[in-house]
Amino acid sequence: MAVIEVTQLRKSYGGHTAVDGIDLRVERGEVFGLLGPNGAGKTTTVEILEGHRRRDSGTVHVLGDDPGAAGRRWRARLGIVLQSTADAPELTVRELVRHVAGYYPAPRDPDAVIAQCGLAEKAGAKLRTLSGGQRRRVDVALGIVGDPELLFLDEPTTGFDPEARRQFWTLIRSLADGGTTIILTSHYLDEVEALAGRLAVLVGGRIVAEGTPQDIGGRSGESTVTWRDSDGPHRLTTIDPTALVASLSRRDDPSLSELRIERRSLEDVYLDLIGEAR
Ligand SMILES: Nc1ncnc2c1ncn2[C@@H]1O[C@H](COP(=O)(O)OP(=O)(O)OP(=O)(O)O)[C@@H](O)[C@H]1O
Repeated sequence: MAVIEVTQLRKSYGGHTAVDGIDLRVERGEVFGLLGPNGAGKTTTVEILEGHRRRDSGTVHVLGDDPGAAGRRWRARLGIVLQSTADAPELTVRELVRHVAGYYPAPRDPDAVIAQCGLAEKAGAKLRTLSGGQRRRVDVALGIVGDPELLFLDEPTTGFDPEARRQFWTLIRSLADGGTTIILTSHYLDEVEALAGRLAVLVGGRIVAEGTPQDIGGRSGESTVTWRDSDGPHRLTTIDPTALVASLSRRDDPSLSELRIERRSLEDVYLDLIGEAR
């Protein structure tokens, strides 16, 4: 059975439709990316899945239960890393992680989690003395200490330095390899590309594209070919760059220069998608 099954999910605030008929299915151990511009409906969707917001209509099953009606035992199977921290400035990292571990029936070892999140050296430090990126790592530690079956990560690496991001990616991959299902909301396209097996792009409360990063990023396998000749600079997007380059070279034009082929990134395709859908 799928970990998440959603059909025709809808939610409006007053007259404004935030989620407009979404279908989703996520299997155990998947890292599923949710992308979309500000206001697309990502948080609303995720909060409905977490049981923190009520839906207007549609069916939602998360770990076999309806989040709108599920209880504490169900909740203990989820891990949530929110965009902002609940602050406890005078506690140390270790105290807070141990405290939160106490809420779960079968938590992971707090010290191991602290180490996995790259915080071993800061375990005895008070939260108020941490940098922004270190606090964010604490958020991640709190999200995984309960050994969740399903982990929601909302912009998890905001404020991380590049090394911390790479460490975090390794951690996420190892959690997914261990069978944890992960819903990743991120504005960093490279992060989604690196981690997510599948992703959905949400615009205006609707899914406008869904598939693997390769399906979406390499959709149609388009490349952009740029070059310069006596008429000036040129730029063409094509599914067959080799044929274009061959035809350019057949012209035998001595002014031809700066010929370049760029494969379109997930980010290029994403920007087109959200532009088209608006
Ligand atoms: N509690 C609320 N009351 C009224 N409108 C809301 C509420 N929460 C969200 N909205 C509106 O619903 C739409 C979707 O918001 P949501 O927070 O789900 O977007 P998002 O994709 O998570 O955006 P972001 O990337 O900025 O976090 C927005 O237009 C937002 O203004």
